[in-house]
Amino acid sequence: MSRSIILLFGSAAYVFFFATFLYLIAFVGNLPWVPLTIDRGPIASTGMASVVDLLLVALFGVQHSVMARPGFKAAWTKVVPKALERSVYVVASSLMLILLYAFWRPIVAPLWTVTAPAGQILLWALFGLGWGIVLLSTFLISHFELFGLTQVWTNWRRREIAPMNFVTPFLYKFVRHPLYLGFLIAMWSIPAMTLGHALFAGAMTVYVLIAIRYEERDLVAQLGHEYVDYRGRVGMLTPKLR
Ligand SMILES: C[S@@+](CC[C@H](N)C(=O)[O-])C[C@H]1O[C@@H](n2cnc3c(N)ncnc32)[C@H](O)[C@@H]1O
Repeated sequence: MSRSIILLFGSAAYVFFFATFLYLIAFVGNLPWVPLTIDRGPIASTGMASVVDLLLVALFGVQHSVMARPGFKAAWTKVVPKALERSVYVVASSLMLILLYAFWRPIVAPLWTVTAPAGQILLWALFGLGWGIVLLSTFLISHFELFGLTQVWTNWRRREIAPMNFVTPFLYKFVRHPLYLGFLIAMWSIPAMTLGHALFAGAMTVYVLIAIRYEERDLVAQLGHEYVDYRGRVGMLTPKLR
């Protein structure tokens, strides 16, 4: 495949991912600017909606985790160019999210509703903070590498693609998984929590805990003592008390 086509695909994949990510914020926040959200869309019976919704989260989780494993990547890069591996992953994850947006069935029974203005402001602030932490964490690790742009650009310049560096700047000094933490904060910080939203947040929380297990297993295999020491010093999702 020509280097220019790889670069074009990688750039398009990045834009596609970013649009899907922005939609995710509106979807989870039940914001008015998009047609389908976690609490707005075709209604099914609670039983049917729960099954469909859990299946959609499971599909996303399986795709996201399986395609991130070193064994899968090794086999996959015999089929797709190595420079495109991350971009294809990003496109596949975005497609899974679009599938979730399209087929999600809201369950609008309220679980809690915060009406006090101070409470609403606090929860929306946490919602924004959560997404801010997610985005900031991607930049702390290496935003453009995480979403495949560095790889297609390096390939276009005929340079060798290096594996991602292990780094622990700023938030990574307090918790090992700030990106996932930000995601969890955003999922749960909602003034009007419905049963459907709680199902989504609960299923995603379980997924994050499973994803961390696999991610850390790979990091230990890759980095050995360096990661084991880091894990001893720094908490997973909450800072360790000294
Ligand atoms: C979606 S990111 C999530 C990173 C981290 N789990 C978090 O929540 O902030 C997943 C990728 O980041 C990599 N990663 C995790 N911790 C890292 C670190 N401290 N430095 C560089 N890469 C890291 C993993 O190997 C994986 O490829």
